[in-house]
Amino acid sequence: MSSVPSQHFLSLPRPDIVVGPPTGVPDTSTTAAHDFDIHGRTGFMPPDEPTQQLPIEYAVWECLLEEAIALPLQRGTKEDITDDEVVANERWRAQVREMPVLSHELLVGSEHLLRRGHHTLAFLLHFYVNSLPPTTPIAIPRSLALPMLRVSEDLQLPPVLTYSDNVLYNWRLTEEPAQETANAHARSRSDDYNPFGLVPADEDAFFLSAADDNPFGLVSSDPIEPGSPLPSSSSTSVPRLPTPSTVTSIHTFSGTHSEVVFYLASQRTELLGARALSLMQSTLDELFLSDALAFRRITRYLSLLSDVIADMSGAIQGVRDGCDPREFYEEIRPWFHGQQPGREWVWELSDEERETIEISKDLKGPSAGQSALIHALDVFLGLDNCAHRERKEGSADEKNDPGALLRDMQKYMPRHHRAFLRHLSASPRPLRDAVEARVETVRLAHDTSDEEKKDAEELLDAYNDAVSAVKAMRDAHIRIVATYIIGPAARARERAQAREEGRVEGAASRVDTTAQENGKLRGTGGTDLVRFLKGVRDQTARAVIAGEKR
Ligand code: HEM
Repeated sequence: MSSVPSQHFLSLPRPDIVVGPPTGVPDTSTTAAHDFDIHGRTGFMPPDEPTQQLPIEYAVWECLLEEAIALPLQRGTKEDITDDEVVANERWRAQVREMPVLSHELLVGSEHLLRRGHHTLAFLLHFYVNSLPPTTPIAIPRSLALPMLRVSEDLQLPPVLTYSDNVLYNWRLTEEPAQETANAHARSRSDDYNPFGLVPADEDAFFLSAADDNPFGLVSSDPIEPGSPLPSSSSTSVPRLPTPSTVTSIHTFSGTHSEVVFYLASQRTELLGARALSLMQSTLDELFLSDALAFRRITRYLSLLSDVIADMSGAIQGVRDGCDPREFYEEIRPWFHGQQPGREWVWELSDEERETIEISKDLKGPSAGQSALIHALDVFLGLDNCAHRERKEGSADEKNDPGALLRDMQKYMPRHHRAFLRHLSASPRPLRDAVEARVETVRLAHDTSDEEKKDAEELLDAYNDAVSAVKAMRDAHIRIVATYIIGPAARARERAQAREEGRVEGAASRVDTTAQENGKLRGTGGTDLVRFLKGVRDQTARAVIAGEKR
């Protein structure tokens, strides 16, 4: 699809997209209240295929992107780059410099077109800066700089490649799975989708309202009734929703299957996460009641949530199924680098433009740390007070504080998702406090029945199990980082050293030092990655509520 219909909520004019809503107030500028651009079945991924082509007026952007992929353009840090490749890189960059400076005004008013504009320009930008020889100063030509800055301003996103560009809005549907598989999938999804399929049907206390298919009261563009099965391939009247088995990437930098699998791991995690959002909503609804029955339901939701988190962990580990670690480290990851310390990006603008456009100095590359889904889990479970917490009040070591680094990543999320996290953080009844309070109340009351004691124990266990599931997910993620970054980085260092000592023949060493600072490995999100990831994981582990409370 090239654009959304004019009456679609994303096409409606927005009153003030630059200023945005006040803190803690949902962005109601695109639709009715509670629009966080989250879908009941696809979570933070949109339910419709992202726009795959800009209007014809922007063909030059699309063509140059296709050309960079087809060449393929080579990274400037490639160890054995040939003279021909250097020339081809420069020729492509010359074409970018010679592009007309296009106004982005035809995209304004359409969220989908603006997203596609950001995606296309961000890919061009990263191809441009990361194909430059490593010692060349980085000057971004006005033909690329101006539209990128304008589109970013409208979307309230930084002018750099974000997780939304290469994961959330970088997919299309694959061919329909075989009929039988499609139907089987639809059946299992709709069963999965109703958390109440797992509790006695006649227990009306466990009734799941239609709202459970619509987390946080979102207005959705999905014409499918809540709870109905997904459409089969014979259905032409309703659009197909993306599922973990029917999405693939639109664009990659390297043209490798590994890169598709890398994005797919995140896309699948996001799609599975839609169920987590639904369970969160049901839990928050019950917290309003906070009676004995409500807590029994919450226990049930939390244990289902643990299963969903385990599924998400499986999806993250799915990266091992087809993404080659060497290819990832050497051929894919270098394209993600944003602005590196000591190598500032200079945006070529007129004096007037320079005065009116504010450009952040802090332009980090994309990271799944920008996934609103994992942040939402942290906030919901109250791990943000543990996992996102600053080390010390006024800590001077802010740079290494996992909490501050995670919060910093929220600047790179789509603004509706940021608003959602603010909304969730502002919940008047935080789950963790409620669980602690309930367990304490039951423990201290003189007339507590055995059943109430058992319920309280189960509630505490269910909460702690969900926290442990997040911790296990982070453990698995750290093992992935060891396979895909720490191991290949050590091997690259050994190779470089061997070359310097003349032990190995080969081209002059061009080891990618951009990913390191003071000998520490940096994530594309700019963190001292080992310290950061272990810090977040350990703080998650500390969130388990101690047993003696019982
Ligand atoms: C080859 C696969 C992956 C690698 C090498 C990798 C690497 C990293 C690195 C280095 C960081 C530190 C932040 C930074 O970029 O500076 C990070 C953070 C993070 N990544 Fe990944 N990642 C991978 C896959 C995934 C997937 C599939 C997900 C799920 C959506 C994910 C979720 C996260 C989250 C949530 C964080 C923030 C830290 C946390 O909350 O624990 N990663 N990742």
